[in-house]
Amino acid sequence: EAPGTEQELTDGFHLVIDALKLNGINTIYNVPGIPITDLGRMAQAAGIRVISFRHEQNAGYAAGIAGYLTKKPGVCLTVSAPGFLNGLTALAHATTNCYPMILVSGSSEREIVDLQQGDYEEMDQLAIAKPLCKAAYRVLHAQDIGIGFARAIRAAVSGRPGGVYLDLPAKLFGQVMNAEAGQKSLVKVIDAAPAQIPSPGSVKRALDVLKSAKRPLIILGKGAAYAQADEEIKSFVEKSGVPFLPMSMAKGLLPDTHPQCAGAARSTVLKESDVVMLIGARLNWLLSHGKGKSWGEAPKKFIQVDIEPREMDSNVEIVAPVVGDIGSVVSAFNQAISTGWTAPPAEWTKAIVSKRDENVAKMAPKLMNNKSPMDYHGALGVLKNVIKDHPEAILVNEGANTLDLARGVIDMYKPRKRLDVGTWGVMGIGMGQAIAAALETGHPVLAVEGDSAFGFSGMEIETICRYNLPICVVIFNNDGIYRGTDVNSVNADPATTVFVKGARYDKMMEAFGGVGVNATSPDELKRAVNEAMASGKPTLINAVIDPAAGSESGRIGNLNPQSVLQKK
Ligand SMILES: Cc1ncc(Cn2c(C)c(CCOP(=O)(O)OP(=O)(O)O)sc2=O)c(N)n1
Ligand SMILES: Nc1ncnc2c1ncn2[C@@H]1O[C@H](COP(=O)(O)OP(=O)(O)O)[C@@H](O)[C@H]1O
Ligand SMILES: [Mg+2]
Repeated sequence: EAPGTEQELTDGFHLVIDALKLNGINTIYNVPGIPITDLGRMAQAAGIRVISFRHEQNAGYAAGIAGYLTKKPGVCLTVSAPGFLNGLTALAHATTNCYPMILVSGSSEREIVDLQQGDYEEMDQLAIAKPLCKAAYRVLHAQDIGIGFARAIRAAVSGRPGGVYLDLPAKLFGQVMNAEAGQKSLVKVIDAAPAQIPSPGSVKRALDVLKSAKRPLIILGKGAAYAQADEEIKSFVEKSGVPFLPMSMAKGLLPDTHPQCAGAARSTVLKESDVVMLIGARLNWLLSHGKGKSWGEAPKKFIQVDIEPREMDSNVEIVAPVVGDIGSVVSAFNQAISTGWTAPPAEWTKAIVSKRDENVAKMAPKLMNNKSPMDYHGALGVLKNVIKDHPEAILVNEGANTLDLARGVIDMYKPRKRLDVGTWGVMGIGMGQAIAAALETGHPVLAVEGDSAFGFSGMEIETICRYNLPICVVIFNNDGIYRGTDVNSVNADPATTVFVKGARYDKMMEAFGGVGVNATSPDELKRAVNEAMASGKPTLINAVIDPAAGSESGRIGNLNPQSVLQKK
């Protein structure tokens, strides 16, 4: 430097903010605290939206679903140790569900952690995070912040998306360096999620197997929804003429009312199909691992389209693996079937349509019953129409009966509009996902929550009111987990699965300035939800459901362990 001229400096705080902005990341989901409170303030001052939650798990679920909706990594920022651990559940969940997310946590200095000298909130966070996420990095020097964020971004969105942990020891933020050198150290990631083109041979092999089928089925998974190749997927399904079954978060890629949709004939098509093409769906527990009674006795051939080669043969033999990104694969499929394709036999497609219509007709009267207190179907009949009238609205859904019954009753019409518990079946995603969905899309959100499920993230209704988000929470209040009728005959304690009888969750919302409504009939529910959709005001509707209406564990009661010994 020429003598007397002050060199311009930058520091870790500013380099982190510059790295995020350089890579188009404009929202941070966080809970403030040492050592990242000032980072949040400075990021907000630099034009990044910094959303502060009441618990890091909800900030993490928000970041994960933000990644799923935008294909850019959602960023969750937490304090050390306990804050990091609270965010870790969401990071593991994002990794399991293939959502691109980065958990950025402050941490203690290496020299103290490695000697276990008992620092404030001391924990070896990097070591703990590694087994639970797709990749994990630590940055010790300010000049490495650019590379650190570039690696985290690329790891989160390339290949099979997932969760990445980025560990920032407190002293990093205060490190200063020459400003020009600092800017040069930043990296704008080029082509973070490169197209993965399938081999022409794998495309041909897959279509030959599909063409040979007498009773073909396409199963669309949330990987297909994530790919944002909506037009390509719709034209492939329609040109092929093959019936399709959407997994819960793939609903709406084609409307559930589409003539080829086999959703309402799920058990028939799983049993009777002879060739199954999986597109961005795993043959895991949600599809009974591709074997057993739900798949029938007849031999089946599986085709699988997935960006992750190791997913093939995970549960059953895949006779036609197609490794690639769904956008590239499906456009290759579309080119190949543009000539010389024969639609599947009419007897198969007709059989599905009649089975579907039969099941829809059976369900219809249940959705009309106006009894009070409501049962699940009476309440869901109202919400089915709300989504039909507001196809832009995003539906968040969790619970047991509240989840399982809503999945089958509420039709979706557009892609990425149903955000639920995902692969694990985790409770607690509700408010975090609702907040991110509202912020990232600007669309209204309808969160349909079991009363137990709501309890995991319920404190965030204050966050919803604070940011004045267009979120309408409908709590299916049946006084408990699965039901509200269990009795403890041994002592004065309530049964383990019941809650306060007649709780009024709507009063909680009023405490924060939101709109609270107690709905005891479908008509009252309909009026309240439509008002919320029209007003866009934060609203919580306590929908009173008959405590006897539910069944244990909803649709997955069979997963409960049994013993030959009688329950004492
Ligand atoms: C984190 C976590 N804890 C506990 C569970 C177990 N669980 C729990 C506690 C559920 C709540 C069901 O009660 P609900 O009130 O949300 O819904 P319904 O009463 O309508 O069935 S569903 C379910 O699988 C879980 N899946 N995830
Ligand atoms: N862009 C993409 N292209 C191809 N496969 C993808 C893409 N994104 C995610 N995937 C894959 O999609 C699959 C999603 O499966 P899963 O989460 O089981 O869906 P669902 O629960 O809806 O059946 C994962 O195996 C993942 O590797
Ligand atoms: Mg309940």
